[in-house]
Amino acid sequence: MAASPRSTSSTAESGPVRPATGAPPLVEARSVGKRFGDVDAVSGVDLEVRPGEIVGLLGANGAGKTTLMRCLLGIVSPTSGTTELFGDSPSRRNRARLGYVPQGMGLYRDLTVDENAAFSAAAYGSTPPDLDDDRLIERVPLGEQRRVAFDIATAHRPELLILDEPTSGVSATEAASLWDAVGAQAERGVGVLVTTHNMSEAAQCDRLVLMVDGLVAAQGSMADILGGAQVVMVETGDWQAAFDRLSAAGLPVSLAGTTARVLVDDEPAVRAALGDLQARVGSAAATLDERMAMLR
Ligand SMILES: Nc1ncnc2c1ncn2[C@@H]1O[C@H](COP(=O)(O)OP(=O)(O)OP(=O)(O)O)[C@@H](O)[C@H]1O
Repeated sequence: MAASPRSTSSTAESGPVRPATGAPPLVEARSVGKRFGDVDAVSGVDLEVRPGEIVGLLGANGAGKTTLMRCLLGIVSPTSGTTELFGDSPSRRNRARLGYVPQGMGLYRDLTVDENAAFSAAAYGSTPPDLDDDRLIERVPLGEQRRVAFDIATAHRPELLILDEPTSGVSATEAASLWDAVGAQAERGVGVLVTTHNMSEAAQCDRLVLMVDGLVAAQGSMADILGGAQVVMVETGDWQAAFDRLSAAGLPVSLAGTTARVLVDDEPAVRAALGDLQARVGSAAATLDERMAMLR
């Protein structure tokens, strides 16, 4: 899939300039916190999405992304802070101006594609999309289900889209096609908040927000998120011994093939842990997953 950043401007011929940075936010969180028992799922998060921008919400499993989305939607009440949808408290009325695709897609498995579309259109008081598909959802492959969920969520022409891992479990081709559709929505001026674990998808967002343990740990462009972070790479014929020695020294290490990648920007510490083991040691730019792990 292409990993090029999306265009953020366009000419008079090609439509409105996006993202519309001067426009008021479609959705906004101010110091939002959500606690479940003794778990702070979300802590003091500020976030906003404006018309025409694609904001990527990143973070490891359990970082608080879904909980934050549910707070923004008004599905759960924040324990602290405030949220606004279209400049007002989240309500049934202003939720009709957005499209939401939860991780589980929210489709009825025992209804057909067309029946799901009709059900959703009735809820929004809009015309059902012409999907012309009488297969039961449970018979539709996951990749197609995700596309159906997206098409249904956009059928009433929402101004804001909230997509929770829209490409989880789908093929690279299906994911690319879905991202084309997301891009087309943004070109029309729709604001998009989307979670992803995929680096090339993150690269297609206009702005990224990285959550770690309920907090916003970094935000901005991919370069801002990566922050120039470096890891140490270790190449050796005896990768098992290298792995054992690095682990024994308490260094966070993972294997990429037979190359060990140590998630610290500290070559001397790595050389010390390897001791007399013959190895080539050097630095490399951290990947997004490594950066997330380093921020934990
Ligand atoms: N209803 C709930 N009751 C109790 N704890 C919850 C509830 N919902 C979420 N949590 C906890 O809040 C934290 C954040 O979960 P959340 O699902 O928001 O993370 P996430 O970043 O969306 O993860 P994933 O990428 O796996 O979807 C986790 O520790 C989770 O166990």
